[in-house]
Amino acid sequence: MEIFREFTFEAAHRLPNVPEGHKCARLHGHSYRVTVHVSGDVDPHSGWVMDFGDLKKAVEPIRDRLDHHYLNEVPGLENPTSEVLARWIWDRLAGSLPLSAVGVRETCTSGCVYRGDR
Ligand SMILES: Nc1nc2c(c(=O)[nH]1)N=C([C@H](O)[C@H](O)COP(=O)(O)OP(=O)(O)OP(=O)(O)O)CN2
Ligand SMILES: [Zn+2]
Repeated sequence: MEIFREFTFEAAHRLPNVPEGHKCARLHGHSYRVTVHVSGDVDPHSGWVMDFGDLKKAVEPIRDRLDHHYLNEVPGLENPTSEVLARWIWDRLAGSLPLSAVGVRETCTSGCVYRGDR
């Protein structure tokens, strides 16, 4: 079974490695939507994989490091594409959660899903 928790944050970024003239080289911002997925067995007594509240507590420190920040200044996010951000979040949660996926949406229509390096 897989469960997930979504969190949102507002942040500014620019993409330093895009081709000359690309709009994303300019400073701009997004209302990011991130989904953190964990998987495991459903405990027969509790009826859940884990408490959504505990999942929220685990992701809050990550959100605090991103919300209303200029992502390019966050160590590890010097080139803050969705893909880099998804892996950055994964790397910070994988030690404490049975992660199965991290999804990052920059806009309503664009984003990525990272399931770890297989
Ligand atoms: N593979 C990726 N491509 C792009 C990323 C990314 O992280 N990974 N990021 C960007 C920019 O951050 C851009 O702000 C978002 O791109 P896009 O979806 O093109 O943005 P728009 O909302 O402006 O889309 P339109 O449909 O063209 O209006 C770019 N690419
Ligand atoms: Zn962008």
